[in-house]
Amino acid sequence: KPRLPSHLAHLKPVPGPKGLPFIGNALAMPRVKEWKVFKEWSNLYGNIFQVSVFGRTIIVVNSFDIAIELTEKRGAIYSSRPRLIMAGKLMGFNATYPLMPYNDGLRAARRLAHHTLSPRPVKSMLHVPEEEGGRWLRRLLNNPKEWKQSVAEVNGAVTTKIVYGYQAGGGKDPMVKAFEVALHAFSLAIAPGAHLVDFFPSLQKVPGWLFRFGFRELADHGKDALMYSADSSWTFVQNQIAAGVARPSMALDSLNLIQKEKNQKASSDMDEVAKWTAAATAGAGAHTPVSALMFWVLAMVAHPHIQKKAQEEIDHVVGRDRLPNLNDRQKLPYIEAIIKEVLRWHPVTPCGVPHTSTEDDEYEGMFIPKGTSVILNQWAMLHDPTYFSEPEKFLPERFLGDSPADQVRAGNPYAVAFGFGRRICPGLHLGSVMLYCFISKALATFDIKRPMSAETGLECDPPVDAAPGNVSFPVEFDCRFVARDRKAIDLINRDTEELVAPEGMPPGFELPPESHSLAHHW
Ligand code: HEM
Repeated sequence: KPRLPSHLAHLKPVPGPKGLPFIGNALAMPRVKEWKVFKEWSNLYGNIFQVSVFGRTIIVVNSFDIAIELTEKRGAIYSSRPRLIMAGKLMGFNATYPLMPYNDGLRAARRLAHHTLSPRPVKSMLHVPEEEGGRWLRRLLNNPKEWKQSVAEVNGAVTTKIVYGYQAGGGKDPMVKAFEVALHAFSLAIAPGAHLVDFFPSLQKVPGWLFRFGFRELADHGKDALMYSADSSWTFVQNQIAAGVARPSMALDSLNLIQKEKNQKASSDMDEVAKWTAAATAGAGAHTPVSALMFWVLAMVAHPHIQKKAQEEIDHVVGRDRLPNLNDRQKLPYIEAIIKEVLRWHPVTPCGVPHTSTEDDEYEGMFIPKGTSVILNQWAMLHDPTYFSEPEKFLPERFLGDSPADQVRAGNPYAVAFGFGRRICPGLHLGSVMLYCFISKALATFDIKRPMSAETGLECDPPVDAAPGNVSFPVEFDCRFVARDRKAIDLINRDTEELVAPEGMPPGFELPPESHSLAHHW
């Protein structure tokens, strides 16, 4: 029980489940579908409740209004991050801004990111998702069985081009792969409750041989993978600049901005900030839209009539003689409604990315101590029946008609799914454009069909469910991307960029092996 400072002594603690001495609610904490369990707990304790795990206070927020009150209106207090030992300190992800506390380092990094990714400057980069979206169609046509791999690759191709000016190729592109490996290690490191060292930092000092299934092997691997992705991509840009062939990119924008401001402010460390800002942006941007796209594919397979309606809209507005592009976006409300519904139906980060408070605070007579982690349950907010009737159903129509759900801010998935306040996703605009480009182009040219059962040889339903993970993906499912007709095939072959060989990484860097074998806990 936290000891209250005298001027806050009148406050009540935030309600929540009773815990055991020392471990608190550790045993009761859900390991799968936390978002659903937390929503159920909110029926008992309210839309803001508190749990404690090994002495650490965690607040779970299940309503949009409270999320805005804390993270936006009180943004000066609720914009930090929890300190992570395993992913942050031992693997080195503390150098990346998504994990940074609310400090000057974070502000410097976000400033560089906004310099390229804000709605206005990013406009000059939006040909990239258009072109890579076209190349993706070619990949789907040539190799439909590898549709899953190609979704990850097209996202990696867009972000590495925008961040580093790097041209990825299909197949196992080395730069795209580098970020994939680093992110995989990161996701293993942050799995809830996976590493005791996050709760007992003194375990860092225990010799490795005492822990047979120690965390050090994974930590070392994660560090190697992170350093490899950040260093090799940064060296790529440096080499391109030195050779006078660097393409426009966020890395180049950042270096130019730093150069311009060097005379005004002493900023000798700024090149290092630019390197890590680039790596964090490429990593975060390559991963999150993949989740949304996988849920979109699942929604299309599970709801063929919605898919058909979307194709009819595209055929009617764009016709069959060209691919949809960004100029058509305003005229395709059903596609837009599908994107919103994908972000709502199963948000990319159902439990958000935790914020941390940096001062003691009071909320409606309750005490929230400094250092509290705040879980923003986006899934609960986006399944709030006040704004979304039949929230479990995939219904793009809820965003159309005379009183669309998003006529109020709490009913707009864009106001929730990209996070909150001063930590809101800096890639929001680009991410939304990526989803539009890929979704509209794929629907214009492909039918996404149910998989064939190996046993019966007949079409079967995919499982509609989510796997565990902070960035959420559907459970394993399959489908078939089948070109709609000859016209679609001709259109792809005529109107999309040719596939290219990967540009390749600078010599002298060796990609660490993948980390699947290291997924043990503790
Ligand atoms: C469908 C697409 C995307 C979704 C749903 C999404 C969602 C999110 C969310 C929920 C957060 C946490 C915000 C918070 O703490 O409240 C976040 C942070 C972040 N996102 Fe995205 N994102 C997407 C695309 C992108 C893209 C394309 C990029 C980069 C090009 C990107 C880069 C980042 C970074 C760097 C952060 C950390 C910001 C910080 O901690 O200050 N994201 N995103």
